[in-house]
Amino acid sequence: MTRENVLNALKNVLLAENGQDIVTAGCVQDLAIEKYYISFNLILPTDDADIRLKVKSEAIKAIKDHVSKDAVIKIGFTPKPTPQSTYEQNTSPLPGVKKIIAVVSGKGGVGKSTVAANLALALAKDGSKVGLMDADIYGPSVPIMFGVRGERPMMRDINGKGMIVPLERFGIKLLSIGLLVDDNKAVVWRGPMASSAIRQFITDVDWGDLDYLVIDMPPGTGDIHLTLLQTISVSGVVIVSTPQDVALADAKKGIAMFGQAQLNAPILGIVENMSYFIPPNAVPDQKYYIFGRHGARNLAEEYEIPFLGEIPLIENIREGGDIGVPAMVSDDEASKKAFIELATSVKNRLL
Ligand SMILES: Nc1ncnc2c1ncn2[C@@H]1O[C@H](COP(=O)(O)OP(=O)(O)OP(=O)(O)O)[C@@H](O)[C@H]1O
Repeated sequence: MTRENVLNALKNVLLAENGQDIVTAGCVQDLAIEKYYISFNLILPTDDADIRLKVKSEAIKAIKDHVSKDAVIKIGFTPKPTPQSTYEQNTSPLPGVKKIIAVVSGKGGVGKSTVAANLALALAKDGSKVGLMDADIYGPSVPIMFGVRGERPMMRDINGKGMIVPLERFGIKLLSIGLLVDDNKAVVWRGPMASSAIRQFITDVDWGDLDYLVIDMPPGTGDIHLTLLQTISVSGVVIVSTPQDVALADAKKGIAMFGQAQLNAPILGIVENMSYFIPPNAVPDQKYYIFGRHGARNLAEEYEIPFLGEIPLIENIREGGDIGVPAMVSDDEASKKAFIELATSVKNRLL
C-alpha cells in the first residue's frame, strides 16, 4: 500500500459540484499510511452531512476496490474553509497556464536551476508550450544559463495594466527575476519584501497560453516558498537532491514542508542530480557512483513519494550552463536522455 496507490484510488471519487475528483480538488489532507492503516482528512466545499457521508463511503469503497480490501480506513473531516483561507486563495492568477511545476531543493548548489532549465526544455520537445520562471531571488541563474544576461524584458499594456513580456530562447518563454533587478539588490531582500516582490513577479507576467510553466524556486524552505504556493495553484513540486547524506537530510525538510496538505501542492517526486559521473569520451554506460548509490531513490521509497530519475554528473552540463547553452540544446546525448526521461516521468505524474 503506497501513498500513490491510495491517491490514485481516491481519484475515482468525484465531487458533485464540479465533477472534479477529490484528490485534484485538494480535498484529501494529512494522508498517513502505516501497514494496513490508512487515515486522512477530507476538506469538502460543503458542510452538508449527506454529501460528507456519501463522499466518505465512496472513498472507503475506492480504497478497498483498488488498493486492498483489508485496509483499515479512518476518515475525518476538516471544516469548510472560509473565503480568506489558502484553499480559496489558491485559484491561479495565471489563467492561460495549464500546469505549474515548482522545482525546489532543500539546500543550495544541488543543481536545482540546471534541472529546472533542462526540464523546461525537455518538456517542450514534443511541441508543448513551455515557460521557465526563475524565481530564485537569492541567486538567479537563468540569465547566464540561457545567455540572456543584461537583456531587459519588454512591457505590454493589458487592460490598463503593465505586464512583463517573457523572453524567448530555444523554443521556450523565460523570465528571471535577475533580468528585472540588480543581482546585488535581490540578495538583500528578506522576509515580507522578498515575498511581495515574488508575488508581483508572478502576477505581473504575461505568459499567454502555456502547457507547462516550470518555476525555479529559491533553495531551502522558507516564507517565500509559502507565499509562492499560496499565490498560485502549483500542479506539482519536483524536489532535487544529490546522493549525499547532507543533501538528503535537507531534502527531507523539503518533503516535510511541501507535503503539508494545506499548501495544496502535491509532490510529484524526487530527482537525483549528479547521481553518477560519466567521464568525457567515456564508453556508453561507464558510470561512477562517486557520491554513493541510490541515496535519493531510497529516500523516495522511505517517504513513499515517486522517484523521478537520475541525472548524471557530466562536465558538459556545467560547461553548457556557464556559456548559455543548456545541456538539452547541446549535443551531449547522455544528459539529454536523462532530462527527457525526467520530463516524461513528470508529464505522466501530471496526467
Ligand atoms: N548534472 C550536473 N553535471 C555537472 N554539473 C552540474 C550538474 N548539475 C549542476 N551542475 C553545475 O553545478 C553548479 C550548481 O548548479 P545550479 O546553479 O543548477 O544549482 P542550484 O541548486 O540551482 O544552486 P543555487 O541554489 O545556489 O541556485 C553549476 O555550475 C552547474 O552547472
